[in-house]
Amino acid sequence: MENASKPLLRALGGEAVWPPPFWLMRQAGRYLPEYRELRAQAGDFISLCTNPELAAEVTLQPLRRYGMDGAILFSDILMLPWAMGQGLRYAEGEGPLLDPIRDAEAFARLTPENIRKNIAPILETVARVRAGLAQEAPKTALIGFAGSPFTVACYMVEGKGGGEFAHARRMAYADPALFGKLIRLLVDSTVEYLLAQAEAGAEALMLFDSWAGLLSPAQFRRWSIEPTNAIVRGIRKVQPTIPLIGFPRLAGPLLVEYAQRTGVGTVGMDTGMDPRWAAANVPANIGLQGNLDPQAVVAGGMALEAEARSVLAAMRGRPFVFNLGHGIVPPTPPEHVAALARVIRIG
Ligand SMILES: Cc1c2[nH]c(c1CCC(=O)O)Cc1[nH]c(c(CCC(=O)O)c1C)Cc1[nH]c(c(CCC(=O)O)c1C)Cc1[nH]c(c(C)c1CCC(=O)O)C2
Repeated sequence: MENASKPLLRALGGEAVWPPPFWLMRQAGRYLPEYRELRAQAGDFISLCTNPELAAEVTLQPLRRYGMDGAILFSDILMLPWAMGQGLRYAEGEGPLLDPIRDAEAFARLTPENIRKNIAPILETVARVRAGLAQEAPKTALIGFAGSPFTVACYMVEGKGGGEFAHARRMAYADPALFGKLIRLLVDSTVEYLLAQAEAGAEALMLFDSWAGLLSPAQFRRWSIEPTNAIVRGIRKVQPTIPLIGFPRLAGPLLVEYAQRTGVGTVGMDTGMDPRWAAANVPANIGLQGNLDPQAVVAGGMALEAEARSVLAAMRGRPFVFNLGHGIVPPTPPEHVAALARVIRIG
């Protein structure tokens, strides 16, 4: 089986592969000169995400330098709201800006019936990357992804990032009926979107819940754990074995409950999570992924090496995928990523 020769799929399947497989969140992006070049060619970010030829090329760029075990589809979690008709643009230096959804009228203007048509180019990117990997990097597995409903809803309600998503979190308390409708729409459309990615060639699927840690414990159970579990059940009906990774960023000790109750096979640890604590408290049948500080990669040198080694030491003996605790940041020198790859490969 192909599985047997891809270290990332073995680790996500529960095997303590050593040295561990690795990939890095935001591994394709602005820290790479070759990305900046194609990004300029494409014009804006959405045009890049919907251009299968360029998006596939950008997905493969970091692998050529560093030989990661995972390739993550080049797209964005906000392409799903975009595909259901919400106005979206990426302003230079400001991040994403959306037409906020704060009432039933704005919610009713969404057009989920158009998702299939609008995500077609993204699915074509998946197919192209998979074919590209077979040619260039036969041991690298392709990861598809989506945002988790709560995190995507944060952007949909707020209309932008950069703050604490006060409107979204308030709506979850003040109008749980409307917020719940939005979450249910996101659960259903995310199942459809992720299954389509799997069908197009994604070999593992990841859910990014980047803002889950803003929630109170009760709200975390209701708006992060429950919707994630509903997505896992929806996917499992069609894809009973595809590896699933969940990343409830800033969840703290609730990471354990998330690991026990969502049904994902692997959980991502953010930078602040103590990997030794996670190893002791997350059930042994759940894999772990993470969690080197992205700023250590910017710094490089001995500090980078020491931090990477301490993550490795804490994870030895467990099913583990080396990654960062959050995405690579643009000021990262590309040669520091190469140095990190060498440290990981020693194990
Ligand atoms: C919250 C979130 C978003 N997008 C994503 C998340 C979850 C992970 C996280 O917490 O970082 C996920 C994401 N975004 C992107 C990917 C591609 C794959 C990869 O990891 O390499 C993935 C998996 C590309 C991107 N997404 C974005 C870029 C930069 C766009 C550019 O080239 O100008 C890239 C490469 C834009 C984006 N997209 C988003 C923001 C807040 C921003 C602006 C901040 C920034 O510019 O870094 C929303």
